[in-house]
Amino acid sequence: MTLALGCIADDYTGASDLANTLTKAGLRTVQTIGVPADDLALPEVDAVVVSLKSRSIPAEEAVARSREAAAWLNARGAGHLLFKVCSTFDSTDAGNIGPVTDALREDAGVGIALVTPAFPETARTVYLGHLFVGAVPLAESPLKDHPLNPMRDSNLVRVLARQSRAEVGLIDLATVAQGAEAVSARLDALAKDGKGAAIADAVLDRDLAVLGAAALTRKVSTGASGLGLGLARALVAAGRVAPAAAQADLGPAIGGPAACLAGSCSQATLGQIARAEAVMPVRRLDPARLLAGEDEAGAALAWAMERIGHGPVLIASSAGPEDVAAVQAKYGRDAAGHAIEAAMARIAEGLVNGGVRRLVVAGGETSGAVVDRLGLPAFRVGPEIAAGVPVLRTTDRDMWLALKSGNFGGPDFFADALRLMP
Ligand SMILES: Nc1ncnc2c1ncn2[C@@H]1O[C@H](COP(=O)(O)OP(=O)(O)O)[C@@H](O)[C@H]1O
Ligand SMILES: O=C(O)[C@H](O)C(=O)COP(=O)(O)O
Repeated sequence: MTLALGCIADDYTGASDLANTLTKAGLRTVQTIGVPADDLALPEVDAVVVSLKSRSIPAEEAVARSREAAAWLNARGAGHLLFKVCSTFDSTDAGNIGPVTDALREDAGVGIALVTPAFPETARTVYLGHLFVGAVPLAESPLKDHPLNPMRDSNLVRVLARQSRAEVGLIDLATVAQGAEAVSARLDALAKDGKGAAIADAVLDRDLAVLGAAALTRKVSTGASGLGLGLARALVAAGRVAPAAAQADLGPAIGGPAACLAGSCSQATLGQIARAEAVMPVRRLDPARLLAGEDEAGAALAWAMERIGHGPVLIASSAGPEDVAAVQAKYGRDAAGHAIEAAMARIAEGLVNGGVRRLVVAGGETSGAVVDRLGLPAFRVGPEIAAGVPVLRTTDRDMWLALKSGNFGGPDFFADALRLMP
């Protein structure tokens, strides 16, 4: 296997988001969970997206795991490495985007890395280094209340600089508009000036193709699925990938019971849960009871097993910012987050042991806990449910999954997903 593109994603929903984007762009793509075992049988593909649960762990751990992934990808001839981060740049000042980018860049002998979370298809745009979510700056968007990575500075040059050993520069939209050579020349100039990373503006889809072509002039880049799209288009345009004709057939229907789990507290997910209440039974976990040691997970699983024979159910821990803040104040942000993720993972295991073969999970960290508990090694990428969210089929057993990024999906996402998981 000689890969055109090797990707290291810092969470599992982001990995499937990127795998979806690359597949749509014509790259034969597989998503793995963690660094694959050497004997893991993988189809012949153009790109592999290695999913790590590294977004909210200590930076030195994130660097070590990302380096392991890079070594596995390089051993399979990866022509370029993309470190996939969130389109809303989810990270804290102690966070990992800077340290991982520095490490991958230095290991590859690259002087500077292009960095952009822009993904216009999902209304993530970057202008003069400032990230916008829809019409509002990042720090005024719901992401300012994220339970683990509250984003309170929209200026990504500042945000990345606070995390990085290297200085950080800017590739502004005026330079991007001049094309890939101008962007590459700007990267050279910034590197000469001692910068190790450069936030690149992008507002329209066409900006992504320019950035992808420029990023390919170096071994390593960092970005969200928008940069993945640009890289894919550049690889096809350069003749380094022959675009796959159509969506690969993911095989026969699986059927059987279905369930949805929501750990994301994003505004989008809260709305989707509310809409789901009209079409399926919904049980809301009580985090206080859970964190006080009550068997909330066992009770929720028993509730679900009584109902899944009649149709899909949804179990959610999700809550609004004030309720999340109250739980975190009492039990601690990380302790609360990890305990709730563990409960969701236990529920998922119980549901699958009880026959569920179609599972929708909302939330990146939540998806990571669930998929790790189920011990799933890899996924093939199926049809897109909503921008950034594909149907996934497991490679080691017959299951459909959808791992929904917290902020993605339309109002009826849960019902939409199940319709595409026959
Ligand atoms: N009611 C709640 N109170 C506090 N934390 C919560 C609650 N529900 C979920 N969480 C935690 O919030 C985090 C949500 O992160 P994640 O699953 O990545 O969602 P998103 O994709 O929206 O970022 C997880 O750590 C989860 O355990
Ligand atoms: O928004 C993105 O780029 C990705 O889909 C992603 O990383 C989402 O992370 P989340 O934790 O699931 O919101």
